[in-house]
Amino acid sequence: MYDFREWRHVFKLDPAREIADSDLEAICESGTDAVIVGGTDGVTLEGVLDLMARVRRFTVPCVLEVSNLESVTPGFDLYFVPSILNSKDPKWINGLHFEAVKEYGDIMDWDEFAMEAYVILNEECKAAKLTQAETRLSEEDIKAYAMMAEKMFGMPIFYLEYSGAFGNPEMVSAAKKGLEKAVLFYGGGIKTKEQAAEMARHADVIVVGNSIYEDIDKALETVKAVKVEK
Ligand SMILES: CC(C)=CCC/C(C)=C/CC/C(C)=C/CC/C(C)=C/CC/C(C)=C/CC/C(C)=C/CC/C(C)=C/COP(=O)(O)OP(=O)(O)O
Ligand SMILES: O=P(O)(O)OC[C@@H](O)CO
Ligand SMILES: [Mg+2]
Repeated sequence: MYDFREWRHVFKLDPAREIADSDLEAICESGTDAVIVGGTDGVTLEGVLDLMARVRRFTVPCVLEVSNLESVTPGFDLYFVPSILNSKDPKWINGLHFEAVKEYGDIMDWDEFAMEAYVILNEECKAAKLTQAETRLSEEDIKAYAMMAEKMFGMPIFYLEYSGAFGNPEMVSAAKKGLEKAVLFYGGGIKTKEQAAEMARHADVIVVGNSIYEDIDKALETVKAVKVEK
């Protein structure tokens, strides 16, 4: 099985957005540790299957970050499932998950499955609005969420999400202070190799998404900024 504990850099492709074959090939062969397929809205089974089939032509690990039940399909190497810890609606913390396990629980390969303790901090992003996230949090709050995720809930991934905006490195550092074994993912607004290097000083794994669709050459530079040539 692929071990996300060894990862430093991942790209996130949005099933609701178009990407040319040439760009997709560059992303998959960039040296990134994995390609995550995920998004907030407009995520359909058709879109997920299209991306999965195209990414599967390359050797890079391919992960589905589940955003709705309708677009879940076999065929991915790993399945990451967000639980939005700072959501005001239990549906996004464990409600949808309960329904999903009732439907899929007996057929899931739990070895391919990892929960992501999400804390969303950009109040302007779609995911914060969709999940009614409480984004006014202190560094102490973030550290407590991280400790709770790992120590109380045993979650293997803690994901600090600024989706669409470059976040506060101090918040990333605060999350890291609350973790011992869980892997800290940071995603949000990384568009340059300098921003990638900065967040990689605090997070275990950095996630680059939107800049793929805005300036792919700069997005590709973020890989070398954190991945030491082997
Ligand atoms: C045989 C078979 C089908 C195998 C698979 C079995 C399997 C793994 C089933 C799933 C079981 C399960 C427990 C599913 C969970 C159910 C579920 C729907 C949970 C809800 C997940 C959740 C909280 C989603 C809401 C938040 C969200 C959408 C987060 C996505 C990450 C994110 C913030 C993306 C950013 O979006 P983006 O599109 O980049 O933003 P812009 O478009 O604005 O740029
Ligand atoms: O799209 P960006 O802002 O790069 O964020 C990446 C990822 O955290 C989105 O879920
Ligand atoms: Mg999207």
